[in-house]
Amino acid sequence: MSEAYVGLESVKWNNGQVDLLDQRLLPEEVVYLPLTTQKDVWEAIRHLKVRGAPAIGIAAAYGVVIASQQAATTEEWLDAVQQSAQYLATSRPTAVNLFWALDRMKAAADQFIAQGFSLADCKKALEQEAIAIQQQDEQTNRAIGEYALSLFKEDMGVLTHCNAGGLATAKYGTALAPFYIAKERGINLRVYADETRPVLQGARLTAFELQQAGVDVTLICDNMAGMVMSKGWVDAVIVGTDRVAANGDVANKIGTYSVAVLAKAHGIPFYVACPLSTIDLNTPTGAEIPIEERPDEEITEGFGKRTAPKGVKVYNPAFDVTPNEYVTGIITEKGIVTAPYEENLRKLFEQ
Ligand SMILES: CSC[C@H]1O[C@H](OP(=O)(O)O)[C@H](O)[C@@H]1O
Repeated sequence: MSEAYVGLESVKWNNGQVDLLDQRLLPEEVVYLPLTTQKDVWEAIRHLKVRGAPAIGIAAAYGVVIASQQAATTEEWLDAVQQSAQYLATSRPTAVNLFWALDRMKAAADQFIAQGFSLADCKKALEQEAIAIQQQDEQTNRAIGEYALSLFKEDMGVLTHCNAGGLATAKYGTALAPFYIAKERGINLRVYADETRPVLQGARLTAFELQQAGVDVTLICDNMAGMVMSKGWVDAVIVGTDRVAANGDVANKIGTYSVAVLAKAHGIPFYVACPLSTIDLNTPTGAEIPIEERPDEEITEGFGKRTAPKGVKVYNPAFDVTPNEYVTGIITEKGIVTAPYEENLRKLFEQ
């Protein structure tokens, strides 16, 4: 069967600029915005025009290319790379792929200079580095999908939270990748997608992606996950993540922790799907993961109208941390990691 993934490309490199799918407008409108400055990229990440850990890293990598392509000397070029990486790193704090991609771009630039590249060759090579980050993410996600699919069987019900699909990555996604591969192989899975308040990535993006691919998807409100599990409709949970700490604690979209606790209460396996670029061995535990807090209006005016009294106090953390004891396995492009996570995650990087 042909590829099941028919989704839209979230980040397109177009001859020195990024054509970016504005995910705030989905599923009603498909609009690509031209990003021609590092500021355009910063704002696109900050305001969730592009979102999802790998997609954020890819966009930021191209932002460094854009910011440095006008340099007149190699010294100016290297300075522009370093300055833009520092600037773009301030766009959002939680997804480690942002920092992973920026660090990779800076290291590549240092290497090109050390190898004596001409200015033109430096610029070309850095562009190729950003393109490689995007292309490698696509291959990585396919591998994650294969490992994840090995955990699922015909007619299983699988619940997911937020959007860890093609729109959050270069293609296929992480948590959603197995659903596309299952579809290609004629394996029927029933997906339950949490709408994922307040920004509704599940309703607007996951349901949209999976429906487009002909995957059996049922949209539920976040507060319905427990009931759906109690009915025996869910055989497994799979989610993406923005940062896995060295001990296996998982930062992901707000509401993930609640889903993990419910899954444990119902004896349902809880899987986290991510590339190695989302595993941060430099962050010891989930307690050290910075949790982004976002504007009140995402909650009080998220549906285009005021849904709360003016001036009411609001708390709007965009992520929560699921302690490793709730995580059945972490599915990566190198295989499925289980506890003890501290030891087994480190081994992953030694392979
Ligand atoms: C494959 S990473 C997807 C990850 O990113 C989402 O957060 P946001 O939409 O705020 O960027 C969410 O945590 C997803 O699990």
